[in-house]
Amino acid sequence: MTNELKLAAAPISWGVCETPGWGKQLDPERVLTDMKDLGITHTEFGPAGFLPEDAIERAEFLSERGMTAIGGFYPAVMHRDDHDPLPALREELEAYRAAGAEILVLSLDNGTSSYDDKRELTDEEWALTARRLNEAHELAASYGVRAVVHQHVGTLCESPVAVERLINDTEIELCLDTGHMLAGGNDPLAFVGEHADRVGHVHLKDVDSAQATKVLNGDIAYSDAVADGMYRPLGTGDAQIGAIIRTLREAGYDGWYVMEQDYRILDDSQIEQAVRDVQDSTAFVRSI
Ligand SMILES: O=C1C[C@@H](O)[C@H](O)[C@@H](O)C1=O
Repeated sequence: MTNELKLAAAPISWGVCETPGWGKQLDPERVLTDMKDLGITHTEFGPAGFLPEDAIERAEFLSERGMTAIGGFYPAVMHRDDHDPLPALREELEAYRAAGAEILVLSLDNGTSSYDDKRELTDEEWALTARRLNEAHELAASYGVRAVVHQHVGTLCESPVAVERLINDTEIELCLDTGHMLAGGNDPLAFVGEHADRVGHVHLKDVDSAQATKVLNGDIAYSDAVADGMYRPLGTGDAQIGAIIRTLREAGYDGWYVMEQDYRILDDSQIEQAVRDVQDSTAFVRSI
């Protein structure tokens, strides 16, 4: 196991999030420069509006700054029979093709633009979602893109029940987000021990499990817990990042590891701390 780990970054560590009203959104110039300063040359796109919308312009914007896109996070409403997510997905995949991006990270959007609500899909909604996920998987493959599902707090794939259904009833791989797995009540290390073959992409995120338990129990809203620092620099929380990386590598996973410490920057004084945290996380991963 001497091959180098493929390390990338994502704008969420700089507070750039798809949720309206999340907090201060640092501009792409700052975010991409910081990534480059950390020796990172690959990034996820970040939410709509962060980079130029036009696919060609977006790809040029990145390459002029010495960066390459590996793909991005794409929330999609898949469970409603009055809404077909596939036409918009097709457009997104065209942009991926133009940018040479290889990974489409789907999340199961609940339609509320917030991660503070929790619910399971009904059996009927799940049957429709599972069918559409398999279609999305095939559609993406026809563009040369690997579609993966991101289990995520406050989406319709959060809990152990939802993750199990995804594994059993679909063909699609997962974006294993170590922090969201733990925060959603799953055991990320046990998961990779059992299902490393279903991991198609990895988001490395560490989490304070005491804070995460409060979110799970409904004692604090997810967005408030993130603002309170529920996500920690890699290696300083409870997600067992080192053991997870080692297990994945032993199982032959050779895809991307994207560093993500979800940040809500509510005050300018927090910006430099966010940047220091990414520096610490990068150093931690490189030490493994
Ligand atoms: O992969 C991700 C993308 C983010 O924008 C999202 O909010 C975050 O939680 C995440 O894990």
